[in-house]
Amino acid sequence: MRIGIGIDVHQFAEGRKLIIGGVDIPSPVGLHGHSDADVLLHAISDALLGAAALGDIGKHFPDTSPDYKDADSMILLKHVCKLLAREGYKPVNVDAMLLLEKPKIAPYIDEMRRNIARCLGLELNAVSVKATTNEKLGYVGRQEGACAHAVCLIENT
Ligand SMILES: Nc1ccn([C@@H]2O[C@H](COP(=O)(O)O)[C@@H](O)[C@H]2O)c(=O)n1
Ligand SMILES: C[C@@]1(CO)OP(=O)(O)OP(=O)(O)OC[C@H]1O
Repeated sequence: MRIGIGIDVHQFAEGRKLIIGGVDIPSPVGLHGHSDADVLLHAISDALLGAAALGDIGKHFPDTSPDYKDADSMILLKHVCKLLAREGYKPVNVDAMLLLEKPKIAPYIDEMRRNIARCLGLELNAVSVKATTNEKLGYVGRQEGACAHAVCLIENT
């Protein structure tokens, strides 16, 4: 068994969709990024890569490459799983935390968990997604951006 941690931050921007955990959430603003800026999936991708000591998502999906412009982060996460499989690893469980002032994402959490579980080949009860506001403090509290932290366990296939 090996453990990995991932953290990601994206800035809010007008004219962008708010996609978190593969769910398109109704919102007047979205997250800015080279890809679809799915902050949650990026943190999970980094945690999985970290557990296998395979570097980070910027190494595998450079934000200078047109290949990843507006990329669907679910596809990037799937690719991360393939990289792990090549090294003889598979995910065991995921726990993730979103720091997001608005909107409330509680109604979308189960859909996010289902998306992630399907992508990683896990049972639903092996995928946890939680959220907190930042109590109006800092960049999250000022609604300038969103942050996600993830921890993943992997094991040999
Ligand atoms: N963007 C968010 C933030 C929080 N939640 C849910 O609300 C609960 C209370 O949040 P506090 O920051 O006041 O502790 C939290 O435990 C989440 O269940 C949410 O859905 N979306
Ligand atoms: C996913 C990638 C690649 O499109 O771009 P972004 O969407 O900007 O995301 P980030 O978490 O800043 O870094 C990883 C990138 O290389």
